[in-house]
Parts: sequence; C-alpha cells; structure tokens
Amino acid sequence: MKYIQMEYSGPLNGKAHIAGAKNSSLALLAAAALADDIVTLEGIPRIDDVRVIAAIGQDIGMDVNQEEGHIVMDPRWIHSAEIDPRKASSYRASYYFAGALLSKFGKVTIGYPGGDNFVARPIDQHLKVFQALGARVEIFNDYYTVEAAELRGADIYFDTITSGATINAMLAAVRAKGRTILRNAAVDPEVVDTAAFLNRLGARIYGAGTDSIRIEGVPYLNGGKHTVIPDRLIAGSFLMAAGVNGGEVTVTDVIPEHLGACLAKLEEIGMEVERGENYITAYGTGSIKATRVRTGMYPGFATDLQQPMTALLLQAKGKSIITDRVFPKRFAHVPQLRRLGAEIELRKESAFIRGGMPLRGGWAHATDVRAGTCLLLAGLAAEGSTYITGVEHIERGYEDVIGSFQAIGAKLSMRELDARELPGRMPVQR
Ligand SMILES: CC(=O)N[C@H]1[C@@H](OP(=O)(O)OP(=O)(O)OC[C@H]2O[C@@H](n3ccc(=O)[nH]c3=O)[C@H](O)[C@@H]2O)O[C@H](CO)[C@@H](O)[C@@H]1O
Ligand SMILES: C=C(OP(=O)(O)O)C(=O)O
Repeated sequence: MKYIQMEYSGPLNGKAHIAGAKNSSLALLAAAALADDIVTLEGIPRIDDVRVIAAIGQDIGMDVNQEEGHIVMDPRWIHSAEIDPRKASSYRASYYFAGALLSKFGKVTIGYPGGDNFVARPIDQHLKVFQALGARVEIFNDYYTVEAAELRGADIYFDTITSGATINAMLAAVRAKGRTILRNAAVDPEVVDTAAFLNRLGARIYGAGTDSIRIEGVPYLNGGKHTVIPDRLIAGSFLMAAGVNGGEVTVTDVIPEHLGACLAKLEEIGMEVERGENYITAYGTGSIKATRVRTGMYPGFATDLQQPMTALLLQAKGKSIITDRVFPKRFAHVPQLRRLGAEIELRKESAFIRGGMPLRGGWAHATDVRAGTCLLLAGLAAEGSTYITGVEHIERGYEDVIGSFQAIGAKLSMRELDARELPGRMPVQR
C-alpha cells in the first residue's frame, strides 16, 4: 500500500503548472464518443479516472490513445452501448457515457456512478432529463438502462442547480430532434467548456454559461480538436498552500476568472493575490485571519475547495466557520484532521474551526480526492512526520501530486508500506 510521508515544510516558494481540469476532461472524453470522426483533446491530465475511460473506450470499440500532452479518440467504430458496471462504478462521471451513448445509439446499459463517496449523490436530475427527451429508464440492481426509439427536444427545468446533469443534458440533447431548453442550468466553466467542444464538432448549443441553454439538435457531429480548460480546483489548492506557513506560490497556465470566489476569500483572510493574464501569485504573510465560508455552485465558493480551505483556516487564529451548502455532509476530512490535533466541531452542515492551535504529525486517511488535498495542506504545517494513506483517492485528481508539491518547496515523498517497519502507529481507517 502506498502512502505519502510529509514533514513540516516552512514557507513555500515556487511555481506550479496547472494541468487540464479533471471535471471538464471527464465530460469531454465521453462527449468525444458522440462524434462521427476522430477527436483530439489537448491538456487531458494523466489521472486514474482517465485510465478507466480508456478501458471503457476499449470495451465499446472506441480507440483512446494518450500521448504526450494530448489524447486521440476514434469513435467511428463503437460497436456497443453496454458499459461494464464495475468500470462505471469506479468513478463518478461515468454517467456522461449514459447521455452520450443514448444520444448516439438510442440505448445504453450502464452501472451506477461511483467516485468520491463522501455523501449521497443522487442522479435523479440526469434521469429526469433522459425521460423528458422521451427515453425510458429502467433500474436494476447494479446497472440501469436508458432507451428511446427517438429523442425529441424538450423544455426542461432543473429542480436544483447541477453541473453534472446540465452537462449530461447537453450530451443527450445534442442530436435529439428539434429544440431543447435547459432552465436553471449550472454556469460552471466545465459546462461552458463542454458546450464549446461540442459546438466545435458542429453542435448548436447556445447560452452555456447562463442559466438558460438552448440546444438545436443536429444529425451529425464532425471530428475536431479542443484544449481542455485548466483545473481551477487544483490551482486554488496550490494558492492556499502559500497561506499555510507563508511564502509565495504562482500557478501558471490558469484562467484567473475561474477562481473569483476563492481569490476573494484568500484576500479577505489577509493573503495578497496578484492576477496575471494566465497566472496567479498568492503571497502568504504567515498570519491569516479567521473567516466564514459558505460553499455554493459556481460562481460561488466551490465545494471542492472547502476541504483545503479547512486546512488553511486551521492556521488562522480565532474561530472560522465553513458551511457546505452543496454537499451538507461533506466533512469526512474532519475526523482525519483531528488525528493531527485539529480542533474542529461539526454541527449540521457546518464545521466550527478553532484555528491557531499547533498541529502534530501522525497517520491520517484521505477518504476522497479533496480530503487528500486538505491533509496535504495540514501536513505542511504539522510538527514531525505526517503519513497520509488513501493515495488512490488523491491520484484520482492529481497528475503528479508529489512532483508538483515538491516544486513549491513542500517536503514530501511517496512511500510503500512495509508492515515490518511501520513508522508510528497505523490508523484505523474510517
Ligand atoms: C465529475 C465532476 O464534475 N464532479 C463535480 C460535480 O459533481 P456532480 O456533477 O456530482 O455534482 P452536481 O453539480 O451535479 O451537484 C450539485 C448539487 O446538485 C445535487 N444533485 C445533483 C444531481 C442530481 O441528479 N440530483 C441532485 O440533487 C447534488 O446532490 C448537489 O447538491 O460537481 C460537484 C459540485 O460542484 C463537484 O463537487 C464535483 O467535483
Ligand atoms: C467530488 C469530486 O470528484 P467526483 O465528482 O469525480 O467524485 C471532486 O473532484 O472533488
């Protein structure tokens, strides 16, 4: 079993190049199945979820070749719309194959989404979209099927703002007959990126980035080339790292506008932030202020930055409160932080953080990708050695977690657990 060993790292200084966004890449890779010719995607990160998609591609007859910096996909010979339930359940965004293959073949059989299992994550809005477009959904034990003799455009009002279902609706409706309108749609950059990609292939999607998206169905999608947007969530985490012990961290190849709420919060707690055209530098003074954070859908403060922000606020003297409105129970990182000496109380959908208390090294388990980021930031500040297990979760989101943190001066390395020489006490995983 792999684990990460970290030491107190002092002020960080350095640059981190930001790879393509995981959440956008997962949508674009499934969207590529919709095309009728070869697609090249640039900037797709080398992460575990992408490897699962390549394996799914192989199963259904879609060639997926990842080369240095880009992926080439050939969807012309897809011969099956049945996705292995185990592969579908090994990551969250497999549901995009439901929208894409339904759209192209009128039928799909697929397992339930897996991925970060921090709370119940319903897919009722995805299914509602398929049904609104005229499909029949059947639910079985470990898979579901969606089938339609013909998909017809529809007027769909989302009951809640969801980026996943908004993207899936675009995938499902892009080849449907007539016009589809999505109301109360998510406005996330990943929604806009997916629409831009599909439009490049010949789709007719209008208004992505607003809460009302219009899709005029087309019968055919060309091949083409597209570059995925940079990962705003990884960028935000690196900038937060500059606040933990002070220092200066620059993230390059980013779109600063995508990080509006995060940067505003960093400034509010006393960090300085410099925004360039495609870079951001965060300066930590070593002294940050306690604050209140409420997550929200984009352009609000991202739920995926809530966990690293918790680690950062452990360094702010006084009481901070973090409320997660998107996933109100997303606090699996809190018991793990307590192992490192953090004083955090959980009440309803909020974490009450008593900041400014010393952290001490120990074992902690990353239960999901952002819980992992949170522990990495906490480990930077903890006295002694911190050992983080659950590396497979971290690697769902990071291309080279060790290399990129080392590049900004963090002291950490990847280790293999040798049961005969356990450093400290192994945690009971929860
Ligand atoms: C692969 C991917 O892109 N994952 C991201 C995506 O997840 P995911 O697409 O699962 O999240 P959504 O944007 O759909 O979820 C937003 C809210 O809508 C609710 N909801 C969603 C779908 C549904 O059918 N019914 C429903 O009630 C969810 O419980 C949540 O409260 O957006 C989340 C919110 O920004 C991020 O944390 C995830 O990193
Ligand atoms: C929750 C996340 O991922 P997923 O939706 O893929 O599980 C995340 O990226 O923080």
